[in-house]
Amino acid sequence: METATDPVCLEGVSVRFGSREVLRDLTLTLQSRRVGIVGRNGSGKTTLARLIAGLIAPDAGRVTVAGVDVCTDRRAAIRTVGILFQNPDHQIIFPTVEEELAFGLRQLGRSKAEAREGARAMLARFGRDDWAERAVDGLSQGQRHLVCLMAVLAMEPRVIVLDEPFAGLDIPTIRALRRYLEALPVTLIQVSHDIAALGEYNRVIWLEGGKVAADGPADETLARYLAAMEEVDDADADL
Ligand SMILES: Nc1ncnc2c1ncn2[C@@H]1O[C@H](COP(=O)(O)OP(=O)(O)OP(=O)(O)O)[C@@H](O)[C@H]1O
Repeated sequence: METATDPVCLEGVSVRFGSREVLRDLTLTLQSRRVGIVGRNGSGKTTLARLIAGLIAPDAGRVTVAGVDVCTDRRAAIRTVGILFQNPDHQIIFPTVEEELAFGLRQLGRSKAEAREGARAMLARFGRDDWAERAVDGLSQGQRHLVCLMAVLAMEPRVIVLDEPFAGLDIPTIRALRRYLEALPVTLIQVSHDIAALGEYNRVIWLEGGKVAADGPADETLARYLAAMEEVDDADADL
């Protein structure tokens, strides 16, 4: 039996970019430990991920995570929800690994010494004590992903949003990162084009044109999504 987790609630949420409505009047409560989001290119998945993390504001409606309005209460939001982007270089700001990990902890109000200690403890947890002084630039793509994951985990969020976190990584690296993530006692919301990766999830949502096209157990939603994609003409690709 699945245990309930901190709810992510969207109430009548719309997002527009210019005149284009990218998410349209979405009302959703996500309360499963593992939620997948699928959909075609441009269907609004990344916009939804960024919205849940409080990185963009809705034009209408409200987004709360564990009761925190993630858009208006940024201080509470950063301790409640973390996000991992597809490209770690869009996330990493600091030249060394320790500085990157300590930054989030400083944002949470920890002293310099506490943040440094927290960063070192996280590195130790992943067996990467020797990375503290290393230049982020000198790490591989997979290693930079791990730095981002450690930076997010150091802040102990209750919900983690993953936006295509494994694209471009080799199979053992994906397996290792996935193993770390699966073991975490947090809610994971994962945007992915990798259908196989979402097969074990508790719930999968299919977004189409900024609205929910299907929502339910992974096998049901994914079967409907795959069947629909078989019908789509190549000329209809969103390029
Ligand atoms: N900052 C922005 N300014 C203008 N338009 C945007 C912006 N961000 C996204 N869009 C548009 O919103 C739509 C949805 O984009 P989004 O990135 O959420 O889709 P997606 O489902 O994640 O796509 P993909 O699978 O290709 O990553 C697209 O048409 C995109 O061009």
